[in-house]
Amino acid sequence: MTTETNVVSVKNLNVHYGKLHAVRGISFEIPKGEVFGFIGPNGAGKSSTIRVLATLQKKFTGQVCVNGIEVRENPDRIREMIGFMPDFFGVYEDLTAREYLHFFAAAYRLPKDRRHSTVSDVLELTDLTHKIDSPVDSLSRGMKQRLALARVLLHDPDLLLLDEPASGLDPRARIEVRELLKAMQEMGKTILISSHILHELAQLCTRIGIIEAGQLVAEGSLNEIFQQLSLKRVVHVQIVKLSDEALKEMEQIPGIDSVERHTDRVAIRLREDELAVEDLHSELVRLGCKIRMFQPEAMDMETAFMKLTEGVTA
Ligand SMILES: Nc1ncnc2c1ncn2[C@@H]1O[C@H](COP(=O)(O)OP(=O)(O)OP(=O)(O)O)[C@@H](O)[C@H]1O
Repeated sequence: MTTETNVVSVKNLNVHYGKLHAVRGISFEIPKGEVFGFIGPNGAGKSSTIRVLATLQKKFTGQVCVNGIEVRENPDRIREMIGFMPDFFGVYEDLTAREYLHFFAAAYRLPKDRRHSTVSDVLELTDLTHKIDSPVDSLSRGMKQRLALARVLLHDPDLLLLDEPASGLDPRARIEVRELLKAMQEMGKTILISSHILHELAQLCTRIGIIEAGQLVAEGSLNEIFQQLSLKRVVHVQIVKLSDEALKEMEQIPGIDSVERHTDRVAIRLREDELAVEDLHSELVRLGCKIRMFQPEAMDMETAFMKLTEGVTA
């Protein structure tokens, strides 16, 4: 992938807070138009990384570029290209939605004659047109979140940096935010979105990076991550009258990592890139095993995440 097609390029990023090494050599790239999900437990270093990209974290080492421009070299230019939504944000509760957006449109230096139509457009996109004259204070949490998303779209940035945009929302509001993010993706925006809840992002993201204690422990498309993780797939099998010889032969099958004998079953650990689950079944039949139960361990994304991160934080 060449640098020009990558909207985000992060190489060997390190962030220290005093003695705390919060981000430890993270590298990743986000090609144009992709939705990159940054997933990790609390304190893993997601916000710190996002704040570097948003030009707000001045102390860091490594190379961090947006559209080929180094964050450190030209933060003003970077700010024109990004829309940043922090995990905690104030919404100036005394203002109406209209006043709030006009305030930011002015801050982004949008020409006066374009502000009215731009504010109408972002309100329509976020389905808040009917709330234009409501005080921000009176909006539900989901609406406030949508208003914050409307705000980051005002200056039509290439890259959206969204830190936990769905946190604290009820399921319905989460779905609304997800739909909105899909619409933003269709508009061609490149999106970096963080969450500590994996399934929240799984349906939306084209790529995922799993961060644990300041390090990226897995990165790729959902399929790639599945493949990486399914290397550790365990299949539980009950075999009628399993002999020691059959057990030994089983251990020799290429692609089987280990076989653990339990009182009622064996747990076979597979390298799935070498031996598919269905082929394991055929191999066992070939060995003459009479199979009473054959149960591959479910590997949903949540399990995958838990296996990868094991709940470790910085
Ligand atoms: N300004 C700061 N000063 C000192 N320590 C900080 C600061 N900001 C973050 N940290 C610490 O750095 C580590 C990483 O924090 P960060 O906010 O980047 O993680 P996170 O993955 O975004 O977590 P969360 O989901 O809780 O926001 C944590 O241990 C946190 O306490």
